[in-house]
Amino acid sequence: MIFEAVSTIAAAGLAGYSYLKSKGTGTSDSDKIQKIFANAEWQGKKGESIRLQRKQKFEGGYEYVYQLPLGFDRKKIEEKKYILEDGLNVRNQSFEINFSDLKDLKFNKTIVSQLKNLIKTKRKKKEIEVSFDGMLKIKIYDEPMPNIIEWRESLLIPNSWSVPIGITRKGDIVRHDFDNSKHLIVAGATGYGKSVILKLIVTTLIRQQPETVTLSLIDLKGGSAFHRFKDCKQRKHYSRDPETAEQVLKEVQNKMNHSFLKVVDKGYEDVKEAGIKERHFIIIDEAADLSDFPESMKIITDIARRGRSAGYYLIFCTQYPTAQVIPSQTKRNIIARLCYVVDTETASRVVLDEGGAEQLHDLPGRGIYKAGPKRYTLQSPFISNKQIASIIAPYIMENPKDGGDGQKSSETTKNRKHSLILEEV
Ligand SMILES: Nc1ncnc2c1ncn2[C@@H]1O[C@H](COP(=O)(O)OP(=O)(O)OP(=O)(O)O)[C@@H](O)[C@H]1O
Repeated sequence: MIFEAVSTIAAAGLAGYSYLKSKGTGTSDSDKIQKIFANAEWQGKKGESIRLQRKQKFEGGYEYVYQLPLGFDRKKIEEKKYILEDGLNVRNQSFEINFSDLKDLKFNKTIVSQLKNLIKTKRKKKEIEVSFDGMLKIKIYDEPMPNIIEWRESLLIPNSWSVPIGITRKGDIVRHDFDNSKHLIVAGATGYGKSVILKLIVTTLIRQQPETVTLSLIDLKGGSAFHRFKDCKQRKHYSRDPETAEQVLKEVQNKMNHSFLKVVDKGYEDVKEAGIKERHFIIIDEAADLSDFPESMKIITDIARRGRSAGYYLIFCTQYPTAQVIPSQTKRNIIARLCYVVDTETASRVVLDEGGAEQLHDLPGRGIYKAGPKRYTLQSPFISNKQIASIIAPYIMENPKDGGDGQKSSETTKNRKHSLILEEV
């Protein structure tokens, strides 16, 4: 049985609604776009409006391409994209409910709230992406991306160095394969999922390669991201402040030099070709805290440059994507980038070499992954601390080396200027 539930409740926010209502809602998305532009007074200097050049279907939605009036300030749209999105979601809503949706309903006194929940789930919100390349391009997607994707065991590929970092709108799993694109930059504004993805990566590596992975964890956010891994047998170094981080980096560089010579002197291109199974990951959460430590930054650049052959892979994470924090030499050697929501197009460009991350949906875990010509908008899986604890439990040592601290306990924090020091309880 299929029946149609019709609701006149606008799914949009009030902002978009008010930009539509003065002229009535249009019937098609292109009508709506024109009306929203007119009502928001997004026009040229003499009141000229945008002109639709073409509308084209792509898998998952439609793209509208407009010619902008001369002298049009595109910042107006970039800063207020929500008006467009809200306006496009003002509509009489129509959606299908079928048998499989109804079979779980319980016919008791909660039936009304169950139905309300069902309708809420079924009501789809259109998502849009806006870009400019001389023309204004508005992509309207048929289906919203899920707000949360729970981590699950089936995302893993045992014995590989490939880590799941997101799911695309089409449902494809995007993986970062460290044996192909060795290093990774992770960036994004505060609270958009950087630490969660780092924890997911570390957990995945321990799970998939428990005997061959070595971890040097530099957690300059005071330990909130990595402290749970400090007693794992795979953990080699653990540092929570820039001074000990520098020591750690020096030790890692020494070891890397040995490994590098072993591989290169024997004529191999990298550890994979040399048949060496071990890989060493240097993971830095909040690399901005090292930007005033030139020696550390030099070593990071060296790891980014030579580590690929030696099996020393760098994950460089920051919430301050500026040219000072991500030096161009480091960036040049790290092709793969994962960028969550950032504040400005400039920040997006520093990370991805293009805008776009400032336009992402305002959701934790929503990001853009770019590795050479590959580029995906994705939602990263969410792994809970409880899931992490149960996965790493078999690898926790009762008497960890260096008491599990991995650093001198009296290290000062005087040079840490970007981060709060927080201990997670
Ligand atoms: N992939 C995700 N899916 C859904 N929710 C997420 C995801 N990642 C993070 N979150 C939510 O966002 C919160 C903040 O995430 P996280 O601590 O990773 O942010 P962050 O970018 O590291 O922030 P900061 O730079 O301030 O430390 C998490 O506690 C969680 O509730």
